[in-house]
Amino acid sequence: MSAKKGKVLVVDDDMGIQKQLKWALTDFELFFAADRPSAITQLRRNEPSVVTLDLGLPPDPANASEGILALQEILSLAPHTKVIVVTGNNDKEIALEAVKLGAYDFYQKPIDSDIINLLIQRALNLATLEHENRLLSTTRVSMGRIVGNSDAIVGASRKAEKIAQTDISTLLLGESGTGKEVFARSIHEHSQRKDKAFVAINCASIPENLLESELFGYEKGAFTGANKTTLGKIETAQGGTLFLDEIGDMPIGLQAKMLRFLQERVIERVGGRSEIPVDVRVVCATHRDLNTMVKDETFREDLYYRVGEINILIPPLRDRDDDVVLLAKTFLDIYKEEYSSKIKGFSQDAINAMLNHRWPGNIRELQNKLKSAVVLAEGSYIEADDLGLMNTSPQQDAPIFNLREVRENAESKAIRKAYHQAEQNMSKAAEMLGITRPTLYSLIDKYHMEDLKPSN
Ligand SMILES: Nc1ncnc2c1ncn2[C@@H]1O[C@H](COP(=O)(O)OP(=O)(O)OP(=O)(O)O)[C@@H](O)[C@H]1O
Repeated sequence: MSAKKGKVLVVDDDMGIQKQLKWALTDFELFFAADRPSAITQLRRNEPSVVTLDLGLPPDPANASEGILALQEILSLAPHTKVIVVTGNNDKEIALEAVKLGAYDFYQKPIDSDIINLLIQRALNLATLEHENRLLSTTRVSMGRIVGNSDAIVGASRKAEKIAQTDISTLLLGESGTGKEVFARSIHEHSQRKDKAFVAINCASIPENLLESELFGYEKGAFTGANKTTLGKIETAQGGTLFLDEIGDMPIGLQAKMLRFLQERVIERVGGRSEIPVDVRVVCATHRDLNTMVKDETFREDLYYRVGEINILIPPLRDRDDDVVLLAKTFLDIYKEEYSSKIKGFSQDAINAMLNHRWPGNIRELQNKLKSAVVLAEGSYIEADDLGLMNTSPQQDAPIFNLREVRENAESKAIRKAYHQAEQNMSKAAEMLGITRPTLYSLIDKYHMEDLKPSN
C-alpha cells in the first residue's frame, strides 16, 4: 500500500456517508466523528490538516447551528485547519456564511468521490505550503548561514557569535556532519578578520609525513622535491582564520610544534631557521573525545587546553526539534534548482518520518537522502519511501500506552533540553530541572542517554 497523503477528519452523523467516504478517500489517513464534541476530541488528538464538516449535526441535524458552532470551535483551536463544509443541496447561503467565517471551501451533497478527493487534496497542498512558510518565517538565523530554530542550535550560535568578536581559540565538538565547518566559517565571517583569508585543513586527510609541511610550509631544498620555498596553511591564513578540522587526528609528533605556534605565535618553515611571526585566529574541531585521548596520552594535555580555550558543542540533528524540517526545506529548494526538479514539497508522512529518524549521519545524511529523493521521487511530493525512511507516525500521534511511558518520554526530552540550554554544564542543568546532580546522573543512566554522559 502506498503512503497516506495526510490526515483528514470526517465529521458527519450519517453512518452511510461515513462509510461512503471511507471507501472514497483511501489516499488519506481518516478519522471520524458524528457530533461536535467528538469532532473536537478527534481534532485535539489527531491534529488533522483537513476537516470535512457536515453542518447538520445533532442535536439539531435539520439546522446548521451546531455545525457552525463546530466550525468556529475548530478554527479557534486550530486556526490553520482547512475546513470543507458539506451542506445539503439547497443550503448555498449557509455554505457561504461558513466560508465567511473561515471555512476553506464548501461542498454540496450528494457526495461525488472524485470531486471530494480533489477538494481535499488541494486543501492539503495548501495546508502543507502554509505550514512550511510559517516555519520559514519564524526562522531565527543568527549566524547567517546556520539554519535552525531549536534552543540547542540557537544556544550554540549565540555562543559562537559572542566569541567571534574575540581571538579566543575555539574548539568545536560534535558528531560528524553536524556543521562544525559551517560554524567555523560563521565565526570567521562575524569577526574583524572577515576580509582576510579563511583557511581550512583537515588533519585526518593528510598523510602524517606531509602534514607538517602542509601546515608550516617549507624552504627550498628542505627535502628532495622541495624546489621552491612554499608557504604553509598557517602562513596563508595570515591576518585571517585557520580552521583545523579533526584536530584529534594530529600526530603526537607534530603536536609539540603546534603548541609552540599557538603559544608564541611564531612558526618555522620545514628546513628554515628563522622565526616567522603569524597573526592567525585558530578554530579547531573534532568528533573525537579529546578528554579520553588526553588520558590515553595520544593527545597532549597542554595542547588540549590551548586549542579549547572555549568549547562549543554542536548538537546532533536529533536534538534539534523541528530543525530537520526547516533544513530539509532549505536544501530541497537548492536541489530542486540544481536538478531542475518539479517537486513541490514533502508529504506529511515524509515530514513525520524525518522527525522520527535518529540521523546518525546528521545534516550530511539529510542532504544525501534529499538529493536522491529529488532525483528519484515519482510524485509531486517527496514521500518517506523516497527518503529511504520508514513510514512511522510521530510519537505524539502514537496511541498512549500508559502514563509511565508518557512521563518517561517527557522526562528524557526535558533533560536533553536542559543539557543544551545549560551548555553541557551538569550542575546548571540539574538546577534548571529542579533536581540534584546525582539524580540527574541516575536519570541519564536510566534512560540510556549515553551521549550526555561526561567522558571523564
Ligand atoms: N545549520 C546548518 N544550516 C545549513 N546547512 C548546514 C548547517 N549545518 C551544516 N550544514 C551543512 O551540512 C553539511 C555538513 O556540515 P559540516 O561539513 O560543517 O559538518 P562537520 O561537522 O564539519 O562534519 P565532519 O565532522 O564530518 O567534517 C555541509 O554541507 C553544511 O553546509
